[in-house]
Amino acid sequence: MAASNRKSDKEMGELIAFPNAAVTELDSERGALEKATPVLDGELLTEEQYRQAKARWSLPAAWTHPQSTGGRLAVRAATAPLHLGGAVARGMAVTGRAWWRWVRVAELRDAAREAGAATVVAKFDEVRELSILRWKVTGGVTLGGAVVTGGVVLLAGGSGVLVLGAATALGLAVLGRRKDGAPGRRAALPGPRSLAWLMNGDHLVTAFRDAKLIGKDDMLMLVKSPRHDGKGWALTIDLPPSRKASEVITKREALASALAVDEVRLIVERVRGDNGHAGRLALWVGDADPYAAEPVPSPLATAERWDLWQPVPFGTTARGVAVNLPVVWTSLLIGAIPRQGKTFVARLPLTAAALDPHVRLIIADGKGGKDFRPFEQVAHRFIRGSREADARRLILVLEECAADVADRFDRLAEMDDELCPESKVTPEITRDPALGMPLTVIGIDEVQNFLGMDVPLDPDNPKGKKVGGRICELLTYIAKTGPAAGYSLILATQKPDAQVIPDGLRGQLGTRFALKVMTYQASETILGAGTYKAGMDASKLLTSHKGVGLLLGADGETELSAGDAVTVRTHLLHIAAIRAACERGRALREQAGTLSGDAAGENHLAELDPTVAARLADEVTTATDSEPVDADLVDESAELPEVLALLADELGTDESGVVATGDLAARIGMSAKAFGEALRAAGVAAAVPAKRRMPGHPNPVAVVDLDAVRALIDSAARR
Ligand SMILES: Nc1ncnc2c1ncn2[C@@H]1O[C@H](COP(=O)(O)OP(=O)(O)OP(=O)(O)O)[C@@H](O)[C@H]1O
Repeated sequence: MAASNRKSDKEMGELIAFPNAAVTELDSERGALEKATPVLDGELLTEEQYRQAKARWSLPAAWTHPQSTGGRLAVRAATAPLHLGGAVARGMAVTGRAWWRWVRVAELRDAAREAGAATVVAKFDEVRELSILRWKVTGGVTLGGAVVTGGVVLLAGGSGVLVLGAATALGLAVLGRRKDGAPGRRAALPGPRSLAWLMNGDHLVTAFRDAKLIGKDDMLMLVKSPRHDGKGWALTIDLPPSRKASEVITKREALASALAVDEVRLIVERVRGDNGHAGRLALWVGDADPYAAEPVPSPLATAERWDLWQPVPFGTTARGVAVNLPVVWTSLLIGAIPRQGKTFVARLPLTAAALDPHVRLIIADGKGGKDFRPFEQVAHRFIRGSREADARRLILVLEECAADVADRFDRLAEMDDELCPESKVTPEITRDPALGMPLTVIGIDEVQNFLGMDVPLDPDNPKGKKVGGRICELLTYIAKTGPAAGYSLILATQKPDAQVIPDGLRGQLGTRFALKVMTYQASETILGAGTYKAGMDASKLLTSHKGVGLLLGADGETELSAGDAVTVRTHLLHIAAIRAACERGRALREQAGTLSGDAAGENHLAELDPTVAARLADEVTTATDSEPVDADLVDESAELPEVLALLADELGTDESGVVATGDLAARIGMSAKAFGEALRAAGVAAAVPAKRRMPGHPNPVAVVDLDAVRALIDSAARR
């Protein structure tokens, strides 16, 4: 590093303009960059040895080192014949595709389509005429080629044809030579792809430019030089003054593509606080998929007890940084497609709650299996299953809770300022059994089974309020008003859509955790409107990433960031460890005298006192009608569903008819099942018949009608 570039070693590090990072840099302990002296490698020779060595013929070092450009070229030249067949075949495919686009005047069609439906119609005649002309040119060239070949045969015989064939094959092989990355894609960053190499300044600038994150003449400023950090490479950069770090975060996928790494391995974060600014980014690229590693066991498995006022150990980031989940002052929504770890995740904070003897636990397991049974030993109220009787009992339990919330506020208002300075519960208040205001956690798994219950609340009034509707309004009231009174909700669902969880309820659940979902709309339904545009998309998680999800604090009540979700690999906590933790929790409650309700054998739920019921009726309705914290709705018509957007990029203009669902799914990196579901959700009409015999498949397989897909893409483009 040139000494003139050095600015200050007091701050995070010096700023170095890329590209000029040829000299070795070292991070000192304080983070400053210092010049290292060049390291020379050599051996002492006598005069005679030197003369002999010079006289000996040898290849230049650049050609003999296996990593060198020359070395690679030599190896490639030696193995070229082995690759020729494949290259010629690819060349034919590339040429054929290019010709087909040309003869169909694809460039004009595409431009017209981009300009809108009116232009497509206006340009129709022009496209048609040009296409006819190009077919004629094709015919002429084919005829000319045949005449030339005939001439060569007549004049030079078989050897002439051989030369002609070899020249053509060579031309095709050049066209079809495999580029780095996917076949046919321009290699943005030629050369070997070691991560250390990728993080080199020059290549990073190229990648940022290719991903259109900086202008073609812009440079990046290095704040912290690349270093191996945990299981990946990390560095900190400053963008040019005109660029924002948040823009790069939203386009992380484009950057991952330019760097040719899977986006799950690339972490892009803003550097905030005194050491950061709106244009400063910390990049980290994992050596391997960080979420595929063995899950970390939860520390709750061995914790003797827990204080729920402390955030609960929840998981780790890709870089191994611990992530804790706050439970007090907020409520949590967990959403995912089935079998991604929803139940496991929901049980983490509930186990912490079980380990705190001053916490009242209320559990409703809408699935009704054994997943939550360990909590029966400690839960004040425990409901297993989602039959009508279970849902009606849940209503009584929630009414009891809602009445308690209202009563707590009355009592908090009467307390002296020292005990209750802010009209909110404090740790002291919640731990005093005499006050009867323990932290209360209501955990409901498969909440959609309760919320969707379409049975009249009053059997004598079939057109009146439904059981699901009543549960929804009670939950909304508790989520909205309960946190200050010490109530938290933890709701998990595998159907996070607006019909099941209305915006009014979802908006009150300030902490959101989205495991793998199928579409970006589903991701937004959990994380909140606008999160997809801000670069948070749980549909990008892989189904193999069980227990991995995006955690967002949307209510600003906790330390979790509301601006950018953190991807968390949650801790693993098996049912046996949960059972043991609940046994410890029960013993602690018995000691503290806080075992209550169902766990203490007091199952009776009294009907609400009529005066309390009347007051609650008013308050619940007001809370349900008021604006949610996060009131934005997802405008589903605004953007092309993700699966169609992927197909729009993937499908060639010449592709039509039906293709095997599995084959098409593989091309866009989805499983056939998930792809089928996403197509249905996007409204793509099923092919008739739905299964057919297709080339390359011995038995009939599910098929997709590409024309139906294209019709939807085109109609969305016209909107
Ligand atoms: N943190 C984790 N790390 C690794 N694997 C996990 C983790 N959490 C859950 N899993 C695995 O994922 C599987 C599914 O978990 P879980 O039963 O919680 O899913 P679910 O989404 O609740 O499913 P369903 O919708 O069927 O109820 C479990 O068998 C478990 O092995």
